[in-house]
Amino acid sequence: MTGAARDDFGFDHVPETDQSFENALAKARAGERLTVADGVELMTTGTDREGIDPVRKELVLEAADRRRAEVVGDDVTFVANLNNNVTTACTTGCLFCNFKNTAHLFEADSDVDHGGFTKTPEESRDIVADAVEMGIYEVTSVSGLHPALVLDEEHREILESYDNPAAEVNYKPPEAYDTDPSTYAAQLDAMSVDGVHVHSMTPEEAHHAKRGTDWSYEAVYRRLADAGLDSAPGTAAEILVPEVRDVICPGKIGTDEWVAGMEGAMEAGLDVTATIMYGHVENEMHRVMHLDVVRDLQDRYGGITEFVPLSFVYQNTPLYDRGLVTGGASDDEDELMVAVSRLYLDNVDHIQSSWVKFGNAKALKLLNCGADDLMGTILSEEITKRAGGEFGEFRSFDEYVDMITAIGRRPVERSTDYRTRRPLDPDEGPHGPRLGPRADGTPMLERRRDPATADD
Ligand SMILES: C[S@@+](CC[C@H](N)C(=O)[O-])C[C@H]1O[C@@H](n2cnc3c(N)ncnc32)[C@H](O)[C@@H]1O
Ligand SMILES: Nc1c(NC[C@H](O)[C@H](O)[C@H](O)CO)[nH]c(=O)[nH]c1=O
Ligand SMILES: N[C@@H](Cc1ccc(O)cc1)C(=O)O
Ligand code: SF4
Repeated sequence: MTGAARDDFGFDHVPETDQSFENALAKARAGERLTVADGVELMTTGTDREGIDPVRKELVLEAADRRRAEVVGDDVTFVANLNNNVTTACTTGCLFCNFKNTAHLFEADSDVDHGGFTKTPEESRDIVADAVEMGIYEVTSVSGLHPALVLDEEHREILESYDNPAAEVNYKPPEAYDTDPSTYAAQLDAMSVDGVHVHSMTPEEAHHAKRGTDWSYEAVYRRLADAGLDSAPGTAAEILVPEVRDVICPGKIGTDEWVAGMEGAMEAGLDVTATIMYGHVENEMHRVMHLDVVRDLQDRYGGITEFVPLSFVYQNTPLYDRGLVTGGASDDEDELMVAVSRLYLDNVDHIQSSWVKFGNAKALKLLNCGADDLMGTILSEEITKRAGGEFGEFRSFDEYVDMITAIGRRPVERSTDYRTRRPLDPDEGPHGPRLGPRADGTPMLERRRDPATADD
């Protein structure tokens, strides 16, 4: 069970079905497409029993592990990447999030120490350039919805033409703030150092980048791609069921808008990822309804490269402070979430196990429950850390090779889109990235940029 007193929320959707666990398991084993009822039976290990049945759970995990082996084999992939988030200033106020700081604290006339940050494009460029020198080839960038952040100067002009931009379109000019984040286009351009793959602009951020205009998501993502964007993270998904969003993120875009944003990104030719953030107030029916939205989207567009189950980190969040939850997902729930994702999403090849969210031991265990990807080196982490997560901000290639070989699988360095893959030989260390523009196999931390030769 999660820490939430779930029935306190009076949800319309509850984990009840007219399917049996045995039938659902038989369908999963046979590779048949699952219904929502099947998924709920597997996720709950049977709605006919209270709690998780340990024997049934093992049967679900085994079916998912077998499916993983059939679909992608025994390789475990990971990427050499950097997280560079531009700003923590946000006006949305999601109750599960402690990444953001209230945007008005960043105003030039505020003297409250908010503990957050806003980077200029020049600062972003320097941070990415240092990491490229260390061998990375992907930068992941997700940010708060800063009122001065706009798509580009044309977007700024439109927002400034409103009578009361702050109230009507959540816009305030950069002069109002202590640091000017400039535009999304300028940030993406700055982060595109040496052709590094820029993974950024969630549907929530794309919505912010089109506020006050009648531009389509496709048009916005095309402009972002022209500025340097290569693929988009499908975070902001949380739980794609309105009654759950009403509780945990009433200020956020709705389910339909998230889907429209993802469609726009794929129409613009970009790959996307999809996520679920679970283990808070939602129940197993909501989780499977979410999987159904993702599977349907993938049937229609086919551009989702991976699905990422993000286990809710509860410690420092408003949901926990206010007593709406008393904890996060249990180990059983994490395992079943990954396994049912693998079995339900028969059209998504890769399921990611996040060491940031789970720590090493559980992240490895989840590679035997249906997951096949172990995320990236990231070098810096703000979202989970600020929420109270304690699993660090970096994994080296040597740690990756040791961990993956320890569970009898083959470590493979991959590109963001999984199209380029390089297996690593455990006997030939030390290990470092080779796919990056400046990568030559040297371990990442040994290659910090020497400022004296930075412009070579
Ligand atoms: C922090 S937001 C940044 C990007 C943008 N503001 C947005 O909402 O899409 C990115 C994602 O981090 C995840 N996240 C935030 N707080 C979390 C928490 N406490 N535990 C787990 N995931 C969290 C959510 O899935 C959220 O959509
Ligand atoms: N799962 C988490 C990720 N995943 C993203 C990957 O690291 C990477 O960007 C990938 O190549 C996309 O395909 N990133 C985080 O910062 N935190 C996570 O929990
Ligand atoms: N950075 C997000 C997670 C994330 C980013 C990009 C992805 O493609 C997937 C997940 C977090 O830590 O929660
Ligand atoms: S999840 Fe994103 S939109 Fe919501 S408060 Fe956090 S940073 Fe802002």
